[in-house]
Amino acid sequence: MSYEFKLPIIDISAFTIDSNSRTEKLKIAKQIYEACRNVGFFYLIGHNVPQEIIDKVLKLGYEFFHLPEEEKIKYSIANEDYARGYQRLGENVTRYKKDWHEALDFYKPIPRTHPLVLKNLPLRGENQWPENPSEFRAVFSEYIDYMLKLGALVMSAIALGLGLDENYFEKFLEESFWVMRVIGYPDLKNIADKDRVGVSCGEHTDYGCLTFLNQDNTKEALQVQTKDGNWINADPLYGSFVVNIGDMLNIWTNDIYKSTLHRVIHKGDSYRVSVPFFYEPNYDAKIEPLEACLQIDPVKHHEPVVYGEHLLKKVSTNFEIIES
Ligand SMILES: N=C(N)NCCCC[C@H](N)C(=O)O
Ligand SMILES: O=C(O)CCC(=O)C(=O)O
Ligand SMILES: [Fe+2]
Repeated sequence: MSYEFKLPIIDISAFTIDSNSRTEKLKIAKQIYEACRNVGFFYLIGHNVPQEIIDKVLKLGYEFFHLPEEEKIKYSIANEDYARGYQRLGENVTRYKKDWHEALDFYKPIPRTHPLVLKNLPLRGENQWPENPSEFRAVFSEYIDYMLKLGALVMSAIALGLGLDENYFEKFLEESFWVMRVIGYPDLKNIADKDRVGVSCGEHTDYGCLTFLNQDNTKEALQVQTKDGNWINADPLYGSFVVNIGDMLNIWTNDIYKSTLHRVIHKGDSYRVSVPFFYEPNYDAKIEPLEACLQIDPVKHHEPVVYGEHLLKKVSTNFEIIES
């Protein structure tokens, strides 16, 4: 092939240093705007999350997945809310096909006493933290704090890029109903139950605002669909996060930004680990096309949605029973 498409690399450091000028910030915001319009995916560098902790979470994920099965299923999603916890290989489903991965999922904790609208809704609950490896909880908790700050920062750049005030999205995000998945992918060579398995993770768009993917050094696993319908690899670039936008930014921008289809097909020999962090709106945030975007195209392409309702609809199909 004569032409190889590469995802853009964006350096966000102008936003992490207070003294930086507005001109500098606007330049970065414009790059993000272009990336979100064109492909909806980019590499983020200059993000200030220490490399040591980025590496550590992947290592801890790897160690957890290599524990004996009986240790892992202690944290089964069935113990809690069918969302938080451990899912065996093939337990997660995309478009009626089993995904060939295992995972530990975490959400913003919503204790049963939380006054929020989540009353009686399925996604309330506490996270199930593994006791082994022993540092798991401490390291990941610190990681989550970093990612929440980074999410807010990138959303302020997104706001600027859309011609809005830097703080515009804050009110939708202050109680971010974040999700973090720690995912383990064996290779696809020894699949049991072949008929009902799709790929490592079937094609989908993400559900919320921004996804920050921390992936190990496995190449040719994550693939992204470009506008012309081709699939390109989003291979790891050490020191960066692969960032993509989700359905809520698609709605806010009235389709100026697309939530891009992506999938994982891991054919290599290694055991791949990735940790996507989903920076999402508040559970009860109402999302609708922005005035600023309706000035460009006055035709509304989306009805308002409550983020949590959208999420629930999606999550409930992720564990759909497959007819035998
Ligand atoms: N929170 C997010 N975006 N999770 C993405 C999971 C994608 C796979 C899932 N089985 C699906 O069907 O979407
Ligand atoms: O593992 C990956 O590279 C991506 C996973 C993903 O797309 C997701 O969990 O939403
Ligand atoms: Fe995804």
